[in-house]
Amino acid sequence: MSDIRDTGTAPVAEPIPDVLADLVASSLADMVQRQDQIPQARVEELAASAPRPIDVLPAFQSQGLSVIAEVKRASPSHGDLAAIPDPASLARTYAEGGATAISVLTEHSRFRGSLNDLVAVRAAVDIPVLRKDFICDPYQVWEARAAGADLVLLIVAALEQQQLVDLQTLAGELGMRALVEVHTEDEVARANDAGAAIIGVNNRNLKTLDVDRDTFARLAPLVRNDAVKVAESGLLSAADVHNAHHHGADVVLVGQALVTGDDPAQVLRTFLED
Ligand SMILES: O=P(O)(O)OC[C@@H](O)[C@@H](O)c1c[nH]c2ccccc12
Repeated sequence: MSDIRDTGTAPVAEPIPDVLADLVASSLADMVQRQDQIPQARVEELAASAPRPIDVLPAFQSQGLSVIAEVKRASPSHGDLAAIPDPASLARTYAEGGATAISVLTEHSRFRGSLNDLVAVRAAVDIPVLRKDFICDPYQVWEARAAGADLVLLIVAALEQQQLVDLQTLAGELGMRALVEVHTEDEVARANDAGAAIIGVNNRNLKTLDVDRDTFARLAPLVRNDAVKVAESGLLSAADVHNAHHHGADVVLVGQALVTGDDPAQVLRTFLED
């Protein structure tokens, strides 16, 4: 008996799937559809009449840990997390539990969010609201402001350096702040160079979706001194949150642990206890 297998054809290398690239593409495709309905001039009018932006920076810079609590129905890594039929009511619960700001995922294809969720949350609470999406076009920054956002997420891995700088400048011109997200040393350097005031270290690699909870502790010392440091993703317990704080996080961004818990306000309180 021979155990020689058929090696007649060399294995074809599978392209490494890049989830981030897919998410950016689908976010942009959705944007183009909305742009058809609401042209640039109209979104600018809507932005001008939106609720005035709230500056999140003073609260993030104050003593102690701040939490950004996320409205998240689903994710590419975990599928469905929670139905969240009433994002406004969840946002009120977060605010009562002591959240400093609320993140609303507005991406539809994998996160099941929408700009309507953001509008509803903005109307329900008086704390800052973050538009969490795959933003790479100025139009998305305008629509964030038109929907009432105070902050936008800018993911360094999804942007050229000039785009990052330009989108951050536009957010500032519209009275918003940018949460500039990084996952590698090079990306920290780019966020620092862009002069980002709020830098989030994502423990999750958005290209592969792998989580490494040590990423924040490893990269935090490289973040410019005057920036607010945000630890993002994979923080499931109070111990995880306290550990991030111990390693220098001024802010933690938490989704899954809150939306899947029975009592999000209570979970938040345990995160905020010393
Ligand atoms: O649900 P978690 O593991 O607590 O993670 C929240 C948040 O960090 C995560 O949703 C996130 C961080 N950066 C992103 C960029 C895009 C989409 C989602 C994210």
